[in-house]
Amino acid sequence: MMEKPSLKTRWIARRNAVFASSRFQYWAARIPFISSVARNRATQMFDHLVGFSYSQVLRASVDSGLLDLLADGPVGADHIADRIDISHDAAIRLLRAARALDLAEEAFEDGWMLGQQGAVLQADPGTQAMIRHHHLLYEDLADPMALLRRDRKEPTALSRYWSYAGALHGAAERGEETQDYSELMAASQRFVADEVIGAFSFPKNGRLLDVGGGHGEFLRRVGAAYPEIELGLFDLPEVANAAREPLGRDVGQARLTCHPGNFFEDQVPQGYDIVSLVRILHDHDDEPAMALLRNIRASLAPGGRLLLAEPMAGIPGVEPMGDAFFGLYLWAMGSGRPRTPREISEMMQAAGFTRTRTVATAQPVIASCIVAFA
Ligand SMILES: C[S@@+](CC[C@H](N)C(=O)[O-])C[C@H]1O[C@@H](n2cnc3c(N)ncnc32)[C@H](O)[C@@H]1O
Repeated sequence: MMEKPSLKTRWIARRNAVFASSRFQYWAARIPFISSVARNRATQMFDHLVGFSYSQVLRASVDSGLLDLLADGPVGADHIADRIDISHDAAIRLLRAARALDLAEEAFEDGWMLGQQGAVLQADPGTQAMIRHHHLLYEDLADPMALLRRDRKEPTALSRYWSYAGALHGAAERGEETQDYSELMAASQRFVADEVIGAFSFPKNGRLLDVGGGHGEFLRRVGAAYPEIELGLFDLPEVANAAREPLGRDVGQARLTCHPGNFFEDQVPQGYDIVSLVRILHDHDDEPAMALLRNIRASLAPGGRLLLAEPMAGIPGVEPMGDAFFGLYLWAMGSGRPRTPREISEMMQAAGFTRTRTVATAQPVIASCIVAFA
């Protein structure tokens, strides 16, 4: 055992011994005030314990079209059973499970409608796309220790998906999943863009280059919020070329430049005031991530800025999203890791940026932001 005793380690060991005692648990559940803390902790542990089952209720609700049926509600269980092709009893079981997660609500006896969470999810194709996509991670996590022991040396369901999508390194074996994957990213981009636009003021007449910008959903939204800003999109040739026409139609061809290229091989285009990097850095291990940051730094003149937005690790209140979700997701994907704002800032400074600033977002579970100054 590692020997570094301190007041803190002694306190943690003592606390853990108390928490593990069944006598303590018995009394904690019965003493006023402490009992509510104990109940919350027990519920939290239970949610961790069975979270995989909750996820599958979400998946069944999305896959079956249940949410769309409830949106037209109130509807009866027989109607639902008929439409989603399961028995009456199975429909009741699913509806009650969905009700427990606030996806469904029984407004009157056998009159089913969307619950509050259900209304949000039904209106959100991005989260629905993520729910469908997660069957790959679910497959990879069936034996988590086997996944960890393989040490990213063998393909996984997620790594195959991402390399066929060509989304990580511009893999040659790009397949038809590229389109599927681009739609997945675009569908979830709306929320990320809203977070960034709500938190950061772009220069009204500036020039913005989105590196790894996919089909341009982020630029579409920034372009709508800032009608004067000039827009550049840098992505792999298949992606940037496919984006040119539809994106130009939406934002105006005259203010758009598409730059096809590979950010590990080609120079990031110069002449922009701001470069954005949205949901890119966490996909890459430290060495390529540093190479990308250096490439961006080299493209910026003094006064230029890099705006980085992605879900990060160690954000107070949403720690599980960073390390328990993205940590395992990116492990299974075979590339990248979630980083804390401090780690990202240190990498930015090592890449030659003079200083960095974190920008608070309203929903860090969706994205956090850091600005680096050239
Ligand atoms: C995770 S997606 C993020 C897309 C977009 N920024 C978003 O948040 O929706 C990664 C993007 O980086 C692009 N990309 C991956 N490797 C690249 C490379 N080597 N050079 C240029 N673009 C690359 C992919 O084509 C894809 O559009």
